[in-house]
Amino acid sequence: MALFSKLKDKLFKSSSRLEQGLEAIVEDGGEETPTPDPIIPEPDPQPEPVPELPQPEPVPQPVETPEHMPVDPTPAPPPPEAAPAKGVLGRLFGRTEAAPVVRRTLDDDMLEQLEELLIASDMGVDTALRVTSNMAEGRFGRKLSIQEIKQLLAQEVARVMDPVAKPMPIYPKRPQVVLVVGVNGSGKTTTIGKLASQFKAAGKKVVIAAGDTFRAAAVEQLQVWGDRAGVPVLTAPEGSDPASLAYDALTRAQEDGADLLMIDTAGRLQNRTDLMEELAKIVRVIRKKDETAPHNTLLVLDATTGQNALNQVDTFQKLADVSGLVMTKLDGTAKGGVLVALADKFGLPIHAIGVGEQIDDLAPFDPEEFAAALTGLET
Ligand SMILES: Nc1nc2c(ncn2[C@@H]2O[C@H](COP(=O)(O)OP(=O)(O)OP(=O)(O)O)[C@@H](O)[C@H]2O)c(=O)[nH]1
Repeated sequence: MALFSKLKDKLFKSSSRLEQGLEAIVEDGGEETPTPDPIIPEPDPQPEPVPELPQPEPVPQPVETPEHMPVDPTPAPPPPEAAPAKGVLGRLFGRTEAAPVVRRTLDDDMLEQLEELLIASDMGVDTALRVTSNMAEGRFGRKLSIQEIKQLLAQEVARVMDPVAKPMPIYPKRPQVVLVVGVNGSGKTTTIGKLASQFKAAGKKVVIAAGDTFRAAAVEQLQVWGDRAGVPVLTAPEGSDPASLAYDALTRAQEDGADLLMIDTAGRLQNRTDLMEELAKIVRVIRKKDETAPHNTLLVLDATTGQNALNQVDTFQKLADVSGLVMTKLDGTAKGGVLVALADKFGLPIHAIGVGEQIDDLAPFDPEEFAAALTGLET
């Protein structure tokens, strides 16, 4: 997908920070070696597998996943490979052509610097320690180049992220009800607009409910996105009961034979008890019409909040039955590492990532692509 080839550019701040850090670490205490990059020596024995991630609440298995669902991942690119092996001749003659490569011996000092770098890129202490120890497993004392370090890091990041990269499941139930939660400003409205547009383009009939009835500006904004996506947005007067709007919207979606109903919600975390009651009431009321609803509860998180995103997952898991995540604003932040921490800590499916403000700037989450973009690895 064209969007993905741009991911590295879009993640420029995250990748440049990590990339520069990795370069500085290898150059600090490294020495020039005249040989070209060798293939990364495979560790022996294999690195410890990442411990089992806590699984999210079991959800009924989707029985149908249309081929071109907008949030389906693009075919995964081949896993980040070790430096391409040159043929025998290439290797023989390569020596004279290749520029000297700086390598540094992987020791305690270097590992500590790597840990600090990963923590600084918002990966969190636990995840940073786990990733670096897996990187070092079986490689202690070896001389590694910048390229090799990037490859190792990208492999470890992809390994943590692989189990959580899942498109939003699509169920045969119509309308499928998608509750969208998250703090104000996290990008809920924008994400609903982008998703609506993509589902519509995939031939789905979508209805949006503007459930944040407390803020007129939020409703207006959602209407703008609905217009852009060509999808009806159901609204209610300011201050009215969001649960009653959700009920009416589900009635309308059922009558219209809609495939999807997306319900926006308020994100006032300042008053947690109210918000919890409000979300619980929405769920209670829509279950009067469909006891299996909501089928998905998407938590939208803003990547620029860094480690705070972890607290938000904690909080929203208590407020609602979160079934998957969308991480917005990954463009232009140096805090992209938080996504690795989220995957490592919660194991919740990551359905999509927001990489800009335009309607097309929502991409399926691809772990290898993300890992390469984050580490600055050329693929
Ligand atoms: N750069 C960038 N900006 C984004 C992205 N997603 C959303 N935004 C911007 O973030 C701001 C907040 O987005 P909204 O969609 O209004 O957030 P919200 O959660 O609905 O916020 P409230 O309406 O206040 O509840 C807007 O200016 C969006 O344009 C993204 O992926 N990248």
